[in-house]
Amino acid sequence: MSAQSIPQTLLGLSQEMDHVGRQLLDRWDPELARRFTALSQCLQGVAEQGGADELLRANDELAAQLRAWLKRRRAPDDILGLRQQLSLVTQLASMPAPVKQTASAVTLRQNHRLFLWAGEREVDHYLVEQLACFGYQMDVFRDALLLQQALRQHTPGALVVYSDFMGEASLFPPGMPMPCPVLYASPRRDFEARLKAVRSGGQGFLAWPMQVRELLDALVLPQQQDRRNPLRVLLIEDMGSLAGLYSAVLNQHGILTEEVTRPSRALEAIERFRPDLILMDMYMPECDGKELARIIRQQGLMDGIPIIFLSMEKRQDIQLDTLALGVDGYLTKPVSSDELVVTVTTRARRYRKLRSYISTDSLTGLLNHTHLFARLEYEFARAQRERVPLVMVMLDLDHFKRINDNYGHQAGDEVLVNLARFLRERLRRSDLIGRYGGEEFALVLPGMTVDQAYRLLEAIRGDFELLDQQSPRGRFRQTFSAGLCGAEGVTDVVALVQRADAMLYRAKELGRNLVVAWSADAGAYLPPQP
Ligand SMILES: Nc1nc2c(ncn2[C@@H]2O[C@H](COP(=O)(O)OP(=O)(O)OP(=O)(O)O)[C@@H](O)[C@H]2O)c(=O)[nH]1
Repeated sequence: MSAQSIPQTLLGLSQEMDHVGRQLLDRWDPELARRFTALSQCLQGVAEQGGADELLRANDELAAQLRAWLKRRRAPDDILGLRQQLSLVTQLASMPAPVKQTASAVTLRQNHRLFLWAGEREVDHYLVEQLACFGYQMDVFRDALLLQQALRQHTPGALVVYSDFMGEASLFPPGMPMPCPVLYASPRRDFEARLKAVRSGGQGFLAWPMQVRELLDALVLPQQQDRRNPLRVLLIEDMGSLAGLYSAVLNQHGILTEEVTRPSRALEAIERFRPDLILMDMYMPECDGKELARIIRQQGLMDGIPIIFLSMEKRQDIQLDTLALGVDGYLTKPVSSDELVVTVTTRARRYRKLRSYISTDSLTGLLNHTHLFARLEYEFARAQRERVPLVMVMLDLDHFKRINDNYGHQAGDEVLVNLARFLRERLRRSDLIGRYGGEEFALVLPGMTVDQAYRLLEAIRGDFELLDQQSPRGRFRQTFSAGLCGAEGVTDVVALVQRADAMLYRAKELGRNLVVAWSADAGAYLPPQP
């Protein structure tokens, strides 16, 4: 048997076992049990060739249970146990062992290099410069062979392809794998051009000439958002090995998981882990999935969080009954890796998006005042408990009123969006960034000392100052001032915010475009020396 056909054979055998096994669970019949045992022995042989150790162990256990029941010549008393073991075996046989995360996938996460196919078109230097301010390097290509070669040697964060969709020759030889997302940029905006872009595998469509803001927005594809802030899935499955298998598959696709094997632990895990989706076994010994789903919905825990059931149950009436409980979907075991990942990712992303409308500011996409404060309380308490540093920053645009007056309110809005994006690019995932109100922003930097935060804010301030802001009435530059305060020795968040705010006020008094830090030693503001 060729190495490639082993997974297919395992899959075929497991489907047959699943079919016979279900009949056995409905009606105990020694003849069927013998057929089932023969299939299981066959599976054992194939799994040995394929080196599928976990499957071998699970199948061995299943075969032992069956032999014992066949000896006793009566139906097994532990139907749930048999169901679970069968479910584990068929699941293991239909999911290839997950591959470890490769180094190249990790590199892609921080990838700020972009390739642009511009053909004969002029590319505005200004675009390249402004992208550099946001930390992106753009390589422009005009020769198709050079582009193909570069794509074989490097993995950019994205490839932007200029096209007018007028039947130009394909840039790439047929079948050439594309290592990164492709975005199209075109002077056309019509339906036909958009359709051609979609059919060519484009993940985004931009106007040509490109605007910095539009391009930056398009670069944050759902996959990239997931990499910045991975989706979180809570697995409630009483069979630890099965939960481990689903976890490994999801982790391989960059999804964070937490496993709970006892339903009674589920509520605490939801509160703590804040998942974007719950994947739950239908049959569990303590309480079944339907009961647990009811408890979660009744408690209003994370309202509307998607719950997906995993079960061997194929009967449509039972599935419909379950969906009527407000459960969002049903995956029938054994589930393939692709089905699991696609189902989980699409639903979790949609839930996250809806939730973000509630917790974020609509203009900048940053945390709104209420949610920033709630998260600050949590981070402050954690920092005190674990005795780790934390810094609070208040940040305000300088003379912003003049921008509105001179360039218009819309240009002012653009500045707010640019600053939000700038902060997001430069801060860590664990930092909180919020719009405190109007032109004032607040940052919470857990684990950072005042000195570190000061140096970081100084660097951001210096770079933001150099960024050209665009408006129909011309280009201009904008600065900000910031005040910061460390949590050490501070009793509560109100005092922390007040001190950071007082430092911001000092920065304004001292002439603006400045960062001023609270120093506990001096009992007053004192910017640490870089
Ligand atoms: N475009 C725009 N402007 C806003 C928004 N929220 C607040 N502002 C404006 O921000 C300006 C804040 O003005 P001031 O509080 O006088 O402060 P400033 O002009 O920034 O001066 P300093 O803070 O003292 O440097 C006001 O003109 C507000 O209208 C917004 O969402 N969009």
